[in-house]
Amino acid sequence: MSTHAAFAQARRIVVKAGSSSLTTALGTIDADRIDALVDVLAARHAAGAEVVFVSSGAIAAGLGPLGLSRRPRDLATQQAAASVGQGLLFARYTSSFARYGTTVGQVLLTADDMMRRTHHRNASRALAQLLDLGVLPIVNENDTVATDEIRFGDNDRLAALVAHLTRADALVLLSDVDALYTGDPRRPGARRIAEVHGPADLDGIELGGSGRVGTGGMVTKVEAARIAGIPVLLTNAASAARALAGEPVGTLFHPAEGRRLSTRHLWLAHATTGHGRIVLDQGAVEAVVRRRKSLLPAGVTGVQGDFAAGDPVDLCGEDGQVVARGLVAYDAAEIPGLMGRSTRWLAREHGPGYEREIIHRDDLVVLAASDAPPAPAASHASHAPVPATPAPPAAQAAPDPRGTRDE
Ligand SMILES: Nc1ncnc2c1ncn2[C@@H]1O[C@H](COP(=O)(O)OP(=O)(O)O)[C@@H](O)[C@H]1O
Ligand SMILES: N[C@@H](CCC(=O)OP(=O)(O)O)C(=O)O
Repeated sequence: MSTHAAFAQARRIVVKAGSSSLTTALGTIDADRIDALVDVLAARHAAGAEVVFVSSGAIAAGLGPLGLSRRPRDLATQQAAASVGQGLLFARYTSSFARYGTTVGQVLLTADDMMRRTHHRNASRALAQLLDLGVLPIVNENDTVATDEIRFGDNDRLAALVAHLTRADALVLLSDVDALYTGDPRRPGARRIAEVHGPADLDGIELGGSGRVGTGGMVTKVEAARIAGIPVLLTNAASAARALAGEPVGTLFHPAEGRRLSTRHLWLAHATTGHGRIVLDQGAVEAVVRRRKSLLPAGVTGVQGDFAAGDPVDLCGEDGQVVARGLVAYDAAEIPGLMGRSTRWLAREHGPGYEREIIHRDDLVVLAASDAPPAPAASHASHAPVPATPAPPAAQAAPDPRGTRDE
């Protein structure tokens, strides 16, 4: 059982601050609050801990300089604001940390960096090297090149994946609220929740709306705590020093017991959306969900959407219930020609390049009912309904080494 002491003892700690804690209502950098936060992070770094700082605020800090009064809705203006704001933000961090002689390094990540094996290794290596060199990495999403289709959007889940990527011992999420409450604390009657042990502790809690410049509100913070697999503390920036000293502030999320998924599988389950759907017959649902096998062409009965090889896609039964998500090995247009065929037949007819899975088990994650997107209203009307497969307790990846086939 973790306690607040975990945050005082962590040798490697990820601290994330939201836009609202770093910028003013005018869309400019809040230099005083940044300095106060840097005081805390630099002290922990000077005490010998490895600190990774995930900083939001690029878009919010670009609003004022661009004469914008509120966060833009369109992607192009968000990208422009982030481009202006990120530069100003990092310049401010560099000079603020320089007061303590702490060298900082900027790391801008895309969702792709978490997914693609080579990018992932690359990001992991860069962060490890920065930490080895005594640098304090400051991470944000690369908002200037992120697109709506493939982006985190909020930095809470990004922070959880960075904690995974760096094998951190603890994660602190700093927001403009001092804790998770039973409902939005801007409304009367909301009570602080001191500890969350599991999903049951969140029953009946309203996780709604974000603040003026933040995104995701409490939903993404709770999601981040679920992804991280280490003790997570949610509090406000003003309580950062007390949080890192192990004092009982904020809300402490205990990690779930059991095996942690790999970063890629966590990313697949929690940070992607399917670019399309592949419909499985009942045998294939069983093979993928229960026996953790690769998805072979023989078990596919339908395909929806326009995706390319390498994209994340949702796998559903013939009732439309999404049961898993995976990185598909074929373009959507190729799949109708493969459906229902054995890989042996395909290899004989089309060549050895076709003797492969639609989705390899290493690239598959089984989704719990709470992770799965709802079925579209008129989905698969031409197919006879089959009984829904009971959802497993949580997102789970295939446990066995690469190679086993289900044919
Ligand atoms: N149950 C809740 N407990 C605490 N805060 C909540 C809750 N529901 C909604 N909120 C709102 O979530 C906001 C924080 O989310 P967000 O603006 O995304 O923060 P950040 O920019 O720090 O990531 C708070 O300002 C608060 O009003
Ligand atoms: N990467 C974005 C973060 C978006 C955002 O608002 O995140 P958060 O304030 O953490 O909810 C930025 O720097 O503006």
